[in-house]
Amino acid sequence: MEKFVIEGGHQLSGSVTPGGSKNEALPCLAASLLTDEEVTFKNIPRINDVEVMLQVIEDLGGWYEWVGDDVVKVRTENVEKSALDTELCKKIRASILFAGAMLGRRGRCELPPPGGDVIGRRRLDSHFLALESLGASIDVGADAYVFETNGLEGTEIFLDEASVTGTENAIMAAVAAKGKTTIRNAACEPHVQGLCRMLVSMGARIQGIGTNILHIEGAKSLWGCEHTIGPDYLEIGSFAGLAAVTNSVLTIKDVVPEDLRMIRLVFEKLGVQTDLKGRDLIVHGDRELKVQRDLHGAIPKIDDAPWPAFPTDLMSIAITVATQCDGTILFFEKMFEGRMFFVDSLIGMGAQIVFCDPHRVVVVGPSQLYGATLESPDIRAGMALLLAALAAKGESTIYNVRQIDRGYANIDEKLTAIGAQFERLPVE
Ligand SMILES: CC(=O)N[C@H]1[C@@H](OP(=O)(O)OP(=O)(O)OC[C@H]2O[C@@H](n3ccc(=O)[nH]c3=O)[C@H](O)[C@@H]2O)O[C@H](CO)[C@@H](O)[C@@H]1O
Ligand SMILES: C=C(OP(=O)(O)O)C(=O)O
Repeated sequence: MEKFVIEGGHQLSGSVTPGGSKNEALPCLAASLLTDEEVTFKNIPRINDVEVMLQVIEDLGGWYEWVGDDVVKVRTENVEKSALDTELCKKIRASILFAGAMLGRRGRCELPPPGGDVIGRRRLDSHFLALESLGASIDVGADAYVFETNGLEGTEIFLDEASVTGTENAIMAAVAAKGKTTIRNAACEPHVQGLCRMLVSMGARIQGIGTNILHIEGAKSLWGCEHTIGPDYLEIGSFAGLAAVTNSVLTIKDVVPEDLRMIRLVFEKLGVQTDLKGRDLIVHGDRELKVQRDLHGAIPKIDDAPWPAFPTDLMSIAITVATQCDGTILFFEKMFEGRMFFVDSLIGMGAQIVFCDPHRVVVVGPSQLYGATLESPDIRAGMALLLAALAAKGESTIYNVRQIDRGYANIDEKLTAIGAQFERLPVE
């Protein structure tokens, strides 16, 4: 167990390069089960969730080797088992991603209920709907879900919601199915696109990548590939928020500008100006941060929704930024029931926030934040509290930093390089 002890109130400067996207790496690792050949992942973040996915693959009979700081090779030709390890699966939400790939590979998967962030109910209904449509039977037991099929068949799927991992499971099963599949109301986040690009480079035929209608022609066998994981736009959004709350100018290197359209628009609403110079994003946190009112002076609103809308995983960061902006703004978290509770910690640090209900808060800024003792409830709220602590006057301690580490590789080095004052210490 570790904690961060942070001395807040310092301006930061310099540049930071985001790591590869966790949410792209996880389904891509599962997809390596769809071929007998070697798959090499580049720019893959060496975080706990990735290590756990690799351990699950190893436990199933697969092989992996880290051949660089962010390069790993995976081979799964010897996978014979179809029951996944309970303890490993409980550690991460993404273990559910093995369902589609294992059905495609082995026709069977025994999957203990997945773990993951505690940010509200995490429904799996869309996964089940999609996999059943493709010809799987699913037995919901007390200790595990058992997915089985005598052969997956292409079909028409209309997802009941644009679930990210639900879509990814459906895609992985569909590329292994016989015939054509159409997935409508598909999620199309950059990480879903990344998975599709990897599968295409393995020989899969997928059309409509980046839209909410995917046409997939099942391929008999897929070959190995080298896949580079895209930069994590959630990490980029987090660093943009960090620049804003610490009045700093930061350059975020090697971004994918098209992935940042809505994120930049939302930051603009909060008065945070950003510029693109080629593939670098410059965040002008040193300029006046003033909430931009809607037409006729109306109080603006920031809400989340599936891509290309504002990502739910950046809501906690945006709320924290708003505490440092001049004006009033409503945040409406539509996707998770538990994500907003962390604002209690911000209120304790001096923020002026009205907690309307589990989905809505009103932030009135700017407020001077003061150092406090904090606990990281989930990856994104943990990062948001780290931002608040770096903005605050005085010292803060954040416990449960394991949660922050889940989503941000090498966070200590990256923050220290731009001047953040903090230490990682063991919890006695
Ligand atoms: C490993 C991974 O990739 N995890 C991400 C993935 O989780 P995950 O795939 O588990 O999340 P889902 O997309 O299934 O759903 C997230 C939440 O949004 C709700 N929902 C979803 C779609 C929709 O059209 N309407 C709606 O209300 C769901 O009911 C659920 O409460 O996507 C989430 C939503 O971007 C992110 O927070 C997670 O970081
Ligand atoms: C909620 C998240 O992750 P997971 O779905 O893996 O719990 C996240 O990345 O913010």
